[in-house]
Amino acid sequence: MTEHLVDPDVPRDLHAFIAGLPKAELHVHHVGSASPRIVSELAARHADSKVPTDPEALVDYFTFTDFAHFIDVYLSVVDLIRTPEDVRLLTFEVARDMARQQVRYAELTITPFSSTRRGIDEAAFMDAIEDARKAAEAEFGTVLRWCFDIPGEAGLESAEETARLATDDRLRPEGLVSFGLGGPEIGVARPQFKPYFDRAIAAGLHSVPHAGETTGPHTVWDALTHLNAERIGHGTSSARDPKLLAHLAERRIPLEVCPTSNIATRAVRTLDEHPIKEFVRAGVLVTVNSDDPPMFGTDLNNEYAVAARLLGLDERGLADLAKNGVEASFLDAPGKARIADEIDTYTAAWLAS
Ligand SMILES: O=C(O)c1cccc(C(=O)CC[C@H]2O[C@@H](n3cnc4c(=O)[nH]cnc43)[C@H](O)[C@@H]2O)c1
Ligand SMILES: [Zn+2]
Repeated sequence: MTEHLVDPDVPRDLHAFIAGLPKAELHVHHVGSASPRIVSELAARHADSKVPTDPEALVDYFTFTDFAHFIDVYLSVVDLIRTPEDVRLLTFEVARDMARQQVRYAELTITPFSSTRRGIDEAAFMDAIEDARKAAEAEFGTVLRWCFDIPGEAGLESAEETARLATDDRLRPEGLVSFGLGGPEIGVARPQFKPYFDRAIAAGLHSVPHAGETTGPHTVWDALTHLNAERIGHGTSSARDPKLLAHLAERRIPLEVCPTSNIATRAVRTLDEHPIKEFVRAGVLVTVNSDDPPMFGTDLNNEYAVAARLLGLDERGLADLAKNGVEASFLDAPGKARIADEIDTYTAAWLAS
């Protein structure tokens, strides 16, 4: 973790413990994971872009007034990804940044529609992400899997295209495990996407829509009822509905909580007002994730430190949180057991030292 991300309210040795803790990341966007180093390299390749090439200037560029502003900036970075080689570079370098944080497994949300509509050949796109996935696993040991998401605001044309890319046997990449829905929620009702989720689920994919990030608990209910959500992206507003919390807890439907993201997009006013504590108190399976880490000035280790402070966790509590991420993942049982064992071994050695 870089020095500027050290939370002064979390003891130094807990930061060190988090830095070495094996982790799974379940809610993190492909383009949103591009570090200033990667963005400046892509911006330099495509000089007509308005995105700054200077990593220092990117800090200001990545300061958002609200969710709509965030999406505008996000799409300007999407515009930098124009060739299969850009896709491969981004994917491989994102895996490198994950490996540095001891991320053993990540489900990376990719929006293939944004690339294919910008003219990248669909087969070349799939080859680029798969090539990067295999190279990253061989070089860093980090296992990547994909979630293809519909960019909600781009409408049903994007839903159709995403469902096609996710279910066509000639295109569908080996690493694809789930199907999502992202972008703004206001004015983008979840039920209209039911036919596309039905197709993805019939093709064996898991359902993981964003819901309750920028709208109320009814959106989470819609995601459960109409999209058969198995996990909820954010689900922040669930805290306002005790029946919903009880339902999530009883059905073991995990929330992919991304605390710093919720502050950066102004979905929640301050970290101290974040409802993560209410989720835990209600017995919901909480996972902690980074969403769009460099854009929100964070990384997964920092999100664990934030969670430690908000939930009052010690090393054992953090290890349990990391195991929640493994349990809620779409890894197979031996894969889950391997990372969970690694977490236990690491924690026992740390506590014995
Ligand atoms: O690519 C396009 O041309 C396009 C046109 C119209 C709308 C869109 C989008 O809505 C893209 C949104 C895109 O944003 C991603 N994302 C990243 N972080 C978050 C988040 O915290 N909450 C929701 N969405 C997020 C997501 O992957 C969407 O696909 C694109
Ligand atoms: Zn997200």
